[in-house]
Amino acid sequence: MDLAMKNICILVSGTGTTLQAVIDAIAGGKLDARISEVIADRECMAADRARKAGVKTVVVRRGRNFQSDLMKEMENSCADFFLLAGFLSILDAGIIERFRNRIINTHPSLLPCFGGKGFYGMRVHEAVIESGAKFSGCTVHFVTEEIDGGPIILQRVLQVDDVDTPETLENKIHAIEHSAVLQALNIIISGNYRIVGKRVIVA
Ligand SMILES: Nc1nc2c(c(=O)[nH]1)N[C@@H](CN(C=O)c1ccc(C(=O)N[C@@H](CCC(=O)O)C(=O)O)cc1)CN2
Ligand SMILES: NCC(=O)N[C@@H]1O[C@H](COP(=O)([O-])[O-])[C@@H](O)[C@H]1O
Repeated sequence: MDLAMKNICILVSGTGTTLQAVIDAIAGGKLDARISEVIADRECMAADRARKAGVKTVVVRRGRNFQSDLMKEMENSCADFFLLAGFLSILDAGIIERFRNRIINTHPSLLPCFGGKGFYGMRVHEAVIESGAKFSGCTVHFVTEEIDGGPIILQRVLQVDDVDTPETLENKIHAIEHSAVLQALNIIISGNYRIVGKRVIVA
């Protein structure tokens, strides 16, 4: 049994509230891990939050060599696991294969609904409201070549009220998503799970 503290590398693109929740959980003794590095695909508030917290922060800009540059930086992070926290770049098959079953993502809907290319951030909540769906939520899943199609670790569900707007729905989902991410991180850090096809069986 590996008792060494796990290193997590967090990949970001946006405001960084999920990253902040992980930083705060570690500081509060609620997550037995360390953030070895934050990698951003652009300058963003999340990168600023990481720097403020004293976490090594690297911006890997999108361009001709983005995927190879990102692969090298992920290797350099010496991370056991990777969390995509509002990360908006699609990872290519080379990265997925190199870090198979070590990358997780949080998505702000009940996958497989309202996921895939083009479904990110407020676009997800706009689609949910437009659809008339009565429930939404968040999903934490392993990352595979299929965008938002990887094995689901856990989901949280909430009711979509008639008065909800995409903005109010985003706020409601953010409120439950951060604890969902922390629960999922605790599961993968513990190692007490197995992946069977597209199912994650938690011991
Ligand atoms: N190989 C994978 N890469 C990524 C996955 C995945 O499951 N497999 N998850 C996404 C995260 N994500 C939803 O959870 C997601 C992020 C971004 C997009 C998207 O359409 N992006 C736009 C660009 C947006 C921008 O840069 O402003 C695009 O690629 O055209 C869809 C889903 C992370 N990577
Ligand atoms: N498809 C990817 C996607 O939409 N991810 C979503 O971006 C937000 C990031 O917020 P944050 O930057 O404040 O953590 C989160 O709600 C996350 O589910």
